[in-house]
Amino acid sequence: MVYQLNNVSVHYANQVALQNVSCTIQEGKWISVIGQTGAGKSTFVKVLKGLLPSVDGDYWIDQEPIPRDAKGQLKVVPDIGYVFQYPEHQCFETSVYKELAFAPKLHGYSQQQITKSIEKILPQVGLSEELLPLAPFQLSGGQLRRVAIASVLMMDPKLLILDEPTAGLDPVSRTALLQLLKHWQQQDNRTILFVSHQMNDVAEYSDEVMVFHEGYLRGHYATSTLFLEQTQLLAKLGLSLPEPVQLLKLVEELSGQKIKVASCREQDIIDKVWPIWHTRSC
Ligand SMILES: Nc1ncnc2c1ncn2[C@@H]1O[C@H](COP(=O)(O)OP(=O)(O)OP(=O)(O)O)[C@@H](O)[C@H]1O
Repeated sequence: MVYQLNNVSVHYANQVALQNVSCTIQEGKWISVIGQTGAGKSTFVKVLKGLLPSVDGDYWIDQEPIPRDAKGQLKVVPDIGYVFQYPEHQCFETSVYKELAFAPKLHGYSQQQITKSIEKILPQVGLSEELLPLAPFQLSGGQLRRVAIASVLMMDPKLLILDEPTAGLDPVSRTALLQLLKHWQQQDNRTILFVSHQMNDVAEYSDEVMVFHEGYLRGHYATSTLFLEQTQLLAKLGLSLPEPVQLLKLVEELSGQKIKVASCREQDIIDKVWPIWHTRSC
């Protein structure tokens, strides 16, 4: 599926949150959405899900305008999965099982279909069946976040929106969750829109990055192009470089040579930087 916005703007009372945003989201990609606090990232992803009824501009999915009600307000797009920034805002059932079964029941899935989906999804998000009878408040923050993601995956969305899904997780849980999500995205050519302030994660997992600033979309780049070639833009917008890229720049400066890397991913940078550092040629 292809999602297209043309000249989309959003106002909250007197505040302009999104200004004339035009973009195309192609399927099968991990696309990160970055920008400083208040840049318009959450507003942008809410527009895609159809959570903000009052939106100026055009929105098409596969070249079809998305439905509006009689007052011209956008409707929620059911095929898009949306995981909220705070899982406690999303999980309201009395057990993990009920949480996972909630949306499928609403859509008329049989008990057998629900059980089959739960058996498939739990390992995909790294959760054990032993958690099914527990109440959400009995879970750790990381487990609750996985339940929130699992409940959205139960409806098998082609596009999954994650608004800062790793906030508050320790580094090991964060890496585990991101790897699970990457695996899910790469199966079946799915799409992830990942709102994040964590530049290391953005550099490591994304295919593309959209950069927001003061409500404007300032660029939509291949990840390595952004972090290796658009460093002045990032500095101007007050956004930091991922740590591996900072290391690359430091070694380039000390050695006085330009180092060609395959991508901005950590391992690709280490592979090139380590031999130069090791031979003390910088
Ligand atoms: N419900 C609302 N009512 C009024 N103003 C809002 C509302 N939601 C967001 N805004 C304003 O719109 C602008 C964009 O907010 P948005 O939440 O999209 O930014 P963001 O880039 O996601 O920020 P953060 O990284 O802090 O989550 C901000 O100035 C914010 O204060």
